[in-house]
Amino acid sequence: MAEPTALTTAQIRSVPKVLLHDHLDGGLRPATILELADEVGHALPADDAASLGRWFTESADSGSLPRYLETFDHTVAVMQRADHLRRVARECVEDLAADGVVYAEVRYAPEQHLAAGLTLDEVVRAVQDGIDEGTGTVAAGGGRAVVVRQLLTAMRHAARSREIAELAVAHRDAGVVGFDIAGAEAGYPSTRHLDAFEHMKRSNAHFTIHAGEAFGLPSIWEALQWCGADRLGHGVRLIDDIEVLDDGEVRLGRLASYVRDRRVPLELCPHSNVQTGAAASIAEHPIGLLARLKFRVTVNTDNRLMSGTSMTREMQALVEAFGWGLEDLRWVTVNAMKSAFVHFDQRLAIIEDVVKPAYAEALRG
Ligand SMILES: O=c1[nH]cnc2c1ncn2[C@H]1C[C@H](O)[C@@H](CO)O1
Ligand SMILES: [Zn+2]
Repeated sequence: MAEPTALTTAQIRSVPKVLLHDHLDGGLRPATILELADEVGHALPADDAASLGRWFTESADSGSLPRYLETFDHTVAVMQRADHLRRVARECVEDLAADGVVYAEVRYAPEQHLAAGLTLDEVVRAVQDGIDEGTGTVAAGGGRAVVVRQLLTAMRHAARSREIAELAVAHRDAGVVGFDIAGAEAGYPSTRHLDAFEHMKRSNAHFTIHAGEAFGLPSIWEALQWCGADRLGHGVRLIDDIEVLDDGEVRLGRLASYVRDRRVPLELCPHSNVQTGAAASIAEHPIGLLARLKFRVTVNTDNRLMSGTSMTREMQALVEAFGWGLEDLRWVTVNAMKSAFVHFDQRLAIIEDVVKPAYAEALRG
């Protein structure tokens, strides 16, 4: 697809990026975790920011999704008070803007933030207050504006998905643009949550489903054909339905064909997939082939803390592994913006007024 380039980290950071799959509880600053844990009396596995950051990336590097997910105990523990949720959300917006992100959908599971007595509505409002504050700080700093929206996640193993879907719809005019399910995939099929998805559809609302990460094609098939997901969280195992023959000919199975024909957006998260064992390495990550085959590929961080990553780092890795250039980065960015859950006119405005002019300028050098 692309001729080899030598894009620098600074160049990649400076171009506009769009992020559809980023967990709020997977992106805290280690220094903030230390401060908040001290306030609430939560014991942490390390006592300085650098060691704590290392602990998260090393523990998440387990090759297993369930073990990867255990690390969230320490972030969720410090996100139980309204002021703490507000701070984490504000810092998230600031960090994304500093990474050159112009539009992001940030997700978390409200049901995991009720331990100190907040209601589900209070959780969503506290996060929104933080997003508004962060957006304001970024605007005041004079940099490029960032638009951040919430996705509300329900945990697959729990039984609150219908309630969370209703919560997402109730807050649709107050910063929430969609719904998701996450958590351990094997053993917890998406079809357990059909009533939640039906509620979203009946409300003309959008949702994505984590599928095809720790479990393969049946999970992707269910997410699309039983649940009606608008996008796939990861979807990386779609590669199991694609055959590359010795002469280079590529054959798509029926599910892979459907996904490509219908332009189903794939929220791919390269470093996270390597950590959970869904891909062996970045160089062997299916994103290279999926992009070549023109699937609706998007690039995402998943959990910036657990993967020690950023949009710039994810893109840099793809530039190095697959020789991607600015045209490829623009392509995944436009793909992501087209697949966003905000209204069409807002998507178009960001593509036309922000993404395209900045890439045109970067391409002129
Ligand atoms: O990559 C993931 N797969 C499945 N679940 C995930 C992933 N990353 C984070 N989560 C879970 C852990 C969080 O506590 C929850 C809500 O953000 O979503
Ligand atoms: Zn995720």
